[in-house]
Amino acid sequence: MIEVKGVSKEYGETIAVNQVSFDVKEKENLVLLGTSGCGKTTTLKMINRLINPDEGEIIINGQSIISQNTETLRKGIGYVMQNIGLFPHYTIEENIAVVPKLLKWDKKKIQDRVHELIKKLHLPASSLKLFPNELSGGQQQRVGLARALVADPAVLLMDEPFGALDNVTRTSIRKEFNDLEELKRKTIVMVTHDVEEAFELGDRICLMDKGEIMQIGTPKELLFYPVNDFARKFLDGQRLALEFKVLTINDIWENLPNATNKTKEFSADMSVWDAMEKLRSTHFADLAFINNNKDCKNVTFDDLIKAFNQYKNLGKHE
Ligand SMILES: Nc1ncnc2c1ncn2[C@@H]1O[C@H](COP(=O)(O)OP(=O)(O)OP(=O)(O)O)[C@@H](O)[C@H]1O
Repeated sequence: MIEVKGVSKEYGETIAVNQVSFDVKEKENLVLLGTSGCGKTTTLKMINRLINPDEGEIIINGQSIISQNTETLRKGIGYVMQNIGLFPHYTIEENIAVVPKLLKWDKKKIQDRVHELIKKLHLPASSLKLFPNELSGGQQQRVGLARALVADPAVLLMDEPFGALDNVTRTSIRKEFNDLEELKRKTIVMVTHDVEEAFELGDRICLMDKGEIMQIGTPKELLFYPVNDFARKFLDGQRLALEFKVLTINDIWENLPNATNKTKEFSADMSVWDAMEKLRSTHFADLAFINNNKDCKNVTFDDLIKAFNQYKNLGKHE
């Protein structure tokens, strides 16, 4: 779907992006992760030609982006800006309707789509006539997302989409984001410096440092198969929590006791972390899990920890 091939960008002495190459598959969410100044935003902005590379090529759906008219290209790519970037003198409705107006949709179609989106994004209808500064940060963030989604583009670029929010709001919006059907149909490239966010939302993560890619892989690959010291150290502070979140009951299946009762069955796709959360919040002594072969396991909190440690000690990931 998106192919980035040997792309570089320099600003005077600064090499912002150096020979970066990656592919994004259709309907995949690729997260660009790295510390401040490592070239994430520059890379993202080259995909919709807000920045032109000095070298290299970017291809979307088999067509080089420089062979396309910039306006046509951008109409097919939703863009969620860093720091939200709503127009302060436009109402919320006007902010969301910017692209449909450019596309010359009729009034009724715009109105229907705007209403559909604010419902999906849990914004009150009364907010439509308000201005951005009359909304909370979380609500503004949702408007930014609605604006990017309104014309149903196949590609979505998101630059720190939750960056302006406090931690609590950030976590809850992220959960909603993960559940939003409309986003599941999109090919997404997202920038963040937040490791937890990258692991929660990314199908694959592209870890960058000083304008270069250090590693691209699934969250599991980055955690268990770091390719260099940088990749290893980058995750060290959060490694244990990430491991609990990335491993599923399926991964540790053979280390868990067999079922004695089959009530309260959950899917074995659940992460070990979520299973621990469920046990804690429901106060059930155990949970029953079922896998694709319809085998069943009964699992207590202690079983989870034991099976998780066994998985790691046995080097099951190697
Ligand atoms: N317009 C510009 N002029 C000069 N230098 C720039 C410009 N844009 C970016 N840079 C430099 O290029 C490098 C990469 O910047 P970029 O914004 O891509 O990083 P980033 O990883 O997105 O950082 P952040 O997370 O802080 O936004 C930085 O050293 C930055 O200072």
